[in-house]
Amino acid sequence: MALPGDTKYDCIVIGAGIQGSFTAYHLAKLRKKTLLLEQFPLPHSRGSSHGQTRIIRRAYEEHFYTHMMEECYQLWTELEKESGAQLFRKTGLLVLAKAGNEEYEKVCKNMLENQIPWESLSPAEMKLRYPGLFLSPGEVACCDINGGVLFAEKALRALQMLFKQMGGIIRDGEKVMHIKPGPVVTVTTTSSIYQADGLVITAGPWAQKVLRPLGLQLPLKTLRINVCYWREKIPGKSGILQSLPCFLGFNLNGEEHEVYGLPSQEYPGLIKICFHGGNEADPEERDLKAQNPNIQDIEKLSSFISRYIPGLHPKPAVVEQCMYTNTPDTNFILDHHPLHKNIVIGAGFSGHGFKLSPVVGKILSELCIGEKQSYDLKPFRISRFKTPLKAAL
Ligand SMILES: Cc1cc2nc3c(=O)[nH]c(=O)nc-3n(C[C@H](O)[C@H](O)[C@H](O)COP(=O)(O)OP(=O)(O)OC[C@H]3O[C@@H](n4cnc5c(N)ncnc54)[C@H](O)[C@@H]3O)c2cc1C
Ligand SMILES: O=C(O)[C@@H]1CCCCN1
Repeated sequence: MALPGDTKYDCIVIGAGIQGSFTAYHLAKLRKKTLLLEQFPLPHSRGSSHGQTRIIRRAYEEHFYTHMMEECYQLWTELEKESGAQLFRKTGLLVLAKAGNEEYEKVCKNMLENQIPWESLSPAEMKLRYPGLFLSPGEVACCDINGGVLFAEKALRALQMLFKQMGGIIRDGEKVMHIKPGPVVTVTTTSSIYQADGLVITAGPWAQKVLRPLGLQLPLKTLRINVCYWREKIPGKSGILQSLPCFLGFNLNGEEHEVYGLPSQEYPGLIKICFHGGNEADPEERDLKAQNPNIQDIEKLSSFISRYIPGLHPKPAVVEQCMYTNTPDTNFILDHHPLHKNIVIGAGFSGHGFKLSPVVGKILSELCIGEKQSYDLKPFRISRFKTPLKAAL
């Protein structure tokens, strides 16, 4: 095992998911000598950033996310140019809801106030554009015109490639076992010891496990998400495969949780439609059957599909898994460790962090090197929770 002092970095980033990879990329751009550590050999599918697709949208209830998305779109385009890879496909993002739904109203108001290109769609327009999708009377739809799909796996690969080209070092298959805080932080992995002036922890669903020994108990819940893909009953019959864009449904079919979908991409002929929620699970044990599942997500999806998209077979053809790490208010955590200012935390991305990762990475890199913040971080501070520090401290 290498001894401390052998390798000293400006910054170390723990976790090569999308948030850690974007942070490392920004740090390398700022000419910081940066090490990105990942416990699994890359690429892997055990965290939250794997799979081919994610939704990108400005349609948010909160102004601050819509505002952050302006720069995110620019940075995604920049990444496409630098890597030469197509990472975005514009499809529009349909928002569907029961009329009068509070979230829906807020999303529309936000798009209107921020002059985001969007349109409200009448039942007749919906029928014409999206045959195969059946809304009931009293249900409404609007479209965030520039919403669409991000090619997730390709984005991760592009970032890690560019990071290495800029001189960044990635050590995968190395799990961080111990962190010793101090003016210079010492990080011990399963095979080496490293030191740095600053540390960024972006450990996804493992955040609690990494932060607990540092005396920090954040109110995070890790959920196992079933990622479901659905087949048409009669191939080509419903028209849904050709026409369905990304969509987000609030409060449809009596559901308080959202249902969302993306056009066919990963598997020819299959459409991804999922439930924005799941049962609590430890990331190490996510493949074990949930003991007492309190959300019957797949049953709820089957019922949604039978009612709204009856051209699809109501049993999923493929089911995969992914993890959410939720905060109580579903806003991210982007902050310094309360006691160790050179340790920075990015966590709790609550199932909506991918599209925002270009700006999340920028914010975390600024926090790490003590640069002036580009964004107001009030919604993301640890101090919004009551008892983040363990009594032992
Ligand atoms: C099913 C699903 C659908 C989603 N849909 C969308 C969407 O449409 N749009 C959107 O914007 N977002 C979406 N999200 C959310 C988005 O994908 C996540 O917010 C984002 O991927 C979180 O990235 P991360 O880097 O924080 O976590 P991860 O990708 O989990 O990365 C954390 C990394 O840290 C590593 N690590 C942990 N502990 C250690 C250790 N001790 N040593 C070394 N390495 C360690 C892990 O192995 C992992 O690779 C979705 C998420 C899921 C699961
Ligand atoms: O971040 C998003 O846009 C989606 C919304 C639906 C649930 C999964 N994440």
